[in-house]
Amino acid sequence: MKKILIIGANGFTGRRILDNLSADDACEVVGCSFHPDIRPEGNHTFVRLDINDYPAVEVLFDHVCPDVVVNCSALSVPDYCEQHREEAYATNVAAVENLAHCCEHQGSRFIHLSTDFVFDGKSDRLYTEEDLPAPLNYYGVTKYQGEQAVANICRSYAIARVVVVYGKALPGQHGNILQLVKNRLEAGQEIRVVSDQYRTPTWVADVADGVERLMNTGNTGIYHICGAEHLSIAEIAYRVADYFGLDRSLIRPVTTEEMKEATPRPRNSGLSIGKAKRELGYRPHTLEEGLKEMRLK
Ligand SMILES: NC(=O)C1=CN([C@@H]2O[C@H](COP(=O)(O)OP(=O)(O)OC[C@H]3O[C@@H](n4cnc5c(N)ncnc54)[C@H](OP(=O)(O)O)[C@@H]3O)[C@@H](O)[C@H]2O)C=CC1
Ligand SMILES: Cc1cn([C@H]2C[C@H](O)[C@@H](COP(=O)(O)OP(=O)(O)O[C@H]3O[C@@H](C)C(=O)[C@@H](O)[C@H]3O)O2)c(=O)[nH]c1=O
Repeated sequence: MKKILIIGANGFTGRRILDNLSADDACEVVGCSFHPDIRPEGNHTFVRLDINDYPAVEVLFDHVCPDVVVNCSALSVPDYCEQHREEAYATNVAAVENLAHCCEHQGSRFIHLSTDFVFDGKSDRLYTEEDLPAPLNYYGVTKYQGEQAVANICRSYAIARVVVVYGKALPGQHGNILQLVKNRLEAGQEIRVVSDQYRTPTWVADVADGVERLMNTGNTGIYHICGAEHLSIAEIAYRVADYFGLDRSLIRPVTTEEMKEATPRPRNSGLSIGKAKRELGYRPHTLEEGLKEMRLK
């Protein structure tokens, strides 16, 4: 029986990973998160924990003795990180460093989630794992520093960089831009979307699949786990409108300059999945396949 500890198990990706793995009889799954379990009826155990409380983290590791640790916890809102730098550093860097030490101490494999926001987005092609990060905002800085801590401390690790994760959120979880577009158009409201920020959006189920593949390989290093389609946010919004038969005239494409976002974001942070395809057999779904689950009420 493989013992798996999922940190950030109430989060959008963490819960999907937890649900998928706990359906597998070969896995014993423990989830932990800052707030109480958002869906306690699953086939898992749950521990409430602040990853900044190092003694409590140590007790948890000693109790669970995990074979694999999947870290999906983070302060993941770039605007918040920009304004709360100490807090962002504590959770996205220092606590990750501590988790990496705990994994080394226990002999656990560490799968850590990261982001396309480690890149500056100035490239005219998809980024590979060999490209050098140069984050534009403080969230990206902390995520890059977290990656470096994991790589420096752990012998058995994988860093999964994901991009604009979408799918159906549970009550209590944050949504995503695709869901926001759908909700706004269904309500007959306009939405402004950037036409010059390009991404490779990722269905949340593909993140879970990619993470499972990373758990089951001995490979160490960074892997880009995202969708294969490279689209602007405006193109994504039109695809959502067309898929759900909604009024595309409510979509207002604007430039990043016109959007006046509080936090700088990369223009083109699409990631290449060549390495994950070659080494893991990872094959993501298309955007339309991923959108299917958002039909469900
Ligand atoms: N969503 C996206 O589009 C993208 C996400 N990523 C990365 O993927 C990972 C997962 O993202 P996502 O699922 O969206 O994240 P969420 O924000 O949905 O979830 C993060 C979870 O972390 C938990 N958490 C935060 N602080 C603490 C703490 N101090 N102690 C314990 N738990 C804590 C929260 O717990 P609780 O809910 O219990 O408070 C929350 O459930 C992150 O590393 C993020 O940076 C990268 C690119 C895109
Ligand atoms: C809310 C909103 C966003 N956007 C754009 C901005 C951005 O390019 C994209 C997604 O915006 P969001 O604010 O949802 O998320 P944003 O903070 O840009 O997205 C990031 O989340 C963190 C966790 C990451 O690590 C990144 O990979 C990325 O997915 O959509 C619009 O065009 N219109 C809108 O109304």
